[in-house]
Parts: sequence; C-alpha cells; structure tokens
Amino acid sequence: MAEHLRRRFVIGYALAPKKQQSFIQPSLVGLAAGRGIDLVPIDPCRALADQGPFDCIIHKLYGDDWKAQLEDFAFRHPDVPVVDSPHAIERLHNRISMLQVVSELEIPQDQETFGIPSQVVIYDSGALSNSGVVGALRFPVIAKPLVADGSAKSHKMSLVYHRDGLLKLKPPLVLQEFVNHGGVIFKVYVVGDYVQCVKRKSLPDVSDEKLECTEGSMSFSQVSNMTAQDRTEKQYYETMHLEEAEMPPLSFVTEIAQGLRQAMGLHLFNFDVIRDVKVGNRYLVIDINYFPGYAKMPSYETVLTEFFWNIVHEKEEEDGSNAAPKDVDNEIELLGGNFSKTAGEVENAG
Ligand SMILES: Nc1ncnc2c1ncn2[C@@H]1O[C@H](COP(=O)(O)OP(=O)(O)OP(=O)(O)O)[C@@H](O)[C@H]1O
Ligand SMILES: O=P(O)(O)O[C@H]1[C@H](O)[C@@H](O)[C@H](OP(=O)(O)O)[C@@H](OP(=O)(O)O)[C@H]1O
Ligand SMILES: [Mg+2]
Ligand SMILES: [Mg+2]
Repeated sequence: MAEHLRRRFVIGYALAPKKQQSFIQPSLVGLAAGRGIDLVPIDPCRALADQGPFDCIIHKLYGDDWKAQLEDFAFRHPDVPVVDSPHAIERLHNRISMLQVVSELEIPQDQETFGIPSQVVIYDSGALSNSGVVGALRFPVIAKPLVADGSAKSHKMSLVYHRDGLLKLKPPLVLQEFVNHGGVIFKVYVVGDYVQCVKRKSLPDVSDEKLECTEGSMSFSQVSNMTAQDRTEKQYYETMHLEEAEMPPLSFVTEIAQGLRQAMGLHLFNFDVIRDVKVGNRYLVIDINYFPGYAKMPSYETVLTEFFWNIVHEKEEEDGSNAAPKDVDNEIELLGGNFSKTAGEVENAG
C-alpha cells in the first residue's frame, strides 16, 4: 500500500537531555519510522495537555510537577498508554522498597536460588553507632544512599570495612552486606516481555586478609558504567577475565524478570544480579533501575522498535479498529523475522 495511506503512530518521549542523547539515536528513530512509528520529543517546560496527539508516552523525568502532568494526561486520555505509570516507578526511587519486591517473589527455586543481601536502613546518624541496628551486619558493607533519584549523589557509595568506618556516613542510607561475587555483575535488561542478560565488571572480592588490614572505607560511583577509555578500567579488565565468567541460566533470570515485571507493573527496567562465590548457585539482586541505558544493550533498536510496535498495536486492537493493512504485516515479518521475545545470552564488555 502507498506510504501516504498507512496509519502512522506517534510516541512522545520525555527524557532528560543526557538520556535523550544516548537513547534517541538516528538508528532507533529510523527503524521505528520504517515501522510506522514516529518518535517525537515532549517539551517538559510546556504543558503536556498542549502537546500531542500521542499514541503512547514514554518517559524518565523526576519531580511532582511532571508526575501531576502525567496523571492529568492519563485522566484526559485513558486510552493512551503511559509507559510506565509514575506510581509504579516510584517504588524504584527508594532502595528499600526497590528490593522488597524481590523478597516477595514467589518463584519455585530449584537448581539456582535467589534473594537479596542482608541490609538495614539508617535514617539518622545515631543509628550508625547503635549495636542494636548495625550489630547483626557482617562486614564489609556497602553504604548506599536511600534515595535513587537519578542524581550523581544517589550513585555515590562507600565500601565500609569495619564498624568505625560507618561513623562519617551521612544518612538516610542503606547498609547492605557486601557479597564476594568474583568481580562480575550480570545486568538483566527487560523491555516488556523481552529479556537480555549481559556481563559487566564489578567491585573485586574482599579477602579476609584484605579485610583485616584495611581501615575505614572506600568511595566509588557507578562502577559497572565506566567508559572503556578509562585507563584504570582497562587495566582492571585485563586482570578480570570477564569473558571467562559463566552466565546465569537465561531461563532463571527470565523467570525473575517476568516475576518482577508483573509484581511491579513496569515494562522498562533492568536489574543487577551477582553470584555468591561461596555458594556458587545463589544469586542476589542488588539494584533495579527504571529506564536504564538501553543504548548499551546489543540490538537495542530492534528490541525497542518491536516493543513500541506491540504497544501501539495492542491499543489499536483494544479500540477494535484494526487498521493494519496487509503489506504492513509483511513489512513486520521482514523487519522482525529474527526477533525472539527472550534473547540469547550476550556478553558485553560495557
Ligand atoms: N551487596 C553488594 N555486594 C557486592 N557488590 C555490590 C553490592 N551492592 C553493590 N555492589 C557493587 O556496587 C555497584 C553499585 O551498586 P548499585 O548497583 O546498587 O548502585 P547504582 O548506583 O544504583 O548502580 P546503577 O548505575 O546500576 O544504577 C554494583 O554495580 C556492584 O558492582
Ligand atoms: O542515573 P539514573 O537515572 O539512576 O539512571 C542510570 C541507571 O541507574 C543505570 O543503571 C544505567 O546504566 P546501566 O544501563 O548500565 O544499568 C544508566 O544508564 P545511562 O547512564 O546510559 O543512561 C542510567 O539509566
Ligand atoms: Mg546498579
Ligand atoms: Mg541503580
């Protein structure tokens, strides 16, 4: 059918400038356009009600004003999917509620088991010297800001070797037991039903000897997200042998992903998993991120385009107005022929 007769769809995106730069690549825009989907920026400085029309909104912005705008939009346009609901995303802005959902998952555990590391939440400095609060923790621990709001501050962490290292920390924070995991972290990217697991470098293990002879704490930030140009990182890779680390079974991470997706009501997120070196088949979820850096995920353009296509066409089916002409269906098959909902395991040197 002629190009001008095809129904086109508009997906509005509201992203911070840095996120927009990394996510909205010409390769994604082009692929989506070829499938009849136009990605259009939303100006967060203007009223959302004055923009559009949209067939779907995707977003990652913080603040009450934006949340209120989205809620108002959803009220006025109940038929337009907002991916994802600001209420559902909010759970990921607090590192306690974020991992609570993992503990509540009811998935039969067989060969591999999963959970979260022991942790306590600290609201005031007094609690840092209170044995009743921190006494049950095994050191080293990682101190993480309680709030995960996308700010640089919310990624600033400390590896604390002994109790006296806690005293200079600034609550509110979470103290989470550090688990030796061979210096490799698995990032599981979720895009609707699609799941992809990649490897990244992580903090190195802390031996008993190192723990004994190290004082205080060490600060770090976004260790799995450093640029490959970083010289120290390059040296680190050479000693890490990342490529040799065995991936967790894809069926196992997919089950966790689907459980989380259902429990949280979210479509776009990733979660970080480490494997306890002491146990071998025990995995710990340590972090869940809303709308992560998908551009780092191999084949992100195909995966995201397929997701967008499904969202706008599901809506169309619900409306009962199936406007997809035959040749559009053919095009879908051609472009998405190799697409499988659950991808194979992919190694990623970050
Ligand atoms: N309990 C833990 N045991 C061992 N290492 C950990 C633990 N928690 C965090 N880490 C290490 O610290 C890094 C940062 O922790 P975390 O993922 O919670 O922070 P983040 O700033 O939210 O990360 P992201 O950039 O993925 O959002 C992890 O990638 C991992 O290398
Ligand atoms: O700064 P906030 O809003 O918290 O979001 C970050 C996430 O926390 C990180 O997990 C993303 O990196 P990964 O995709 O490597 O996990 C990271 O990816 P990016 O830096 O490529 O956008 C961000 O999405
Ligand atoms: Mg993380
Ligand atoms: Mg995070």
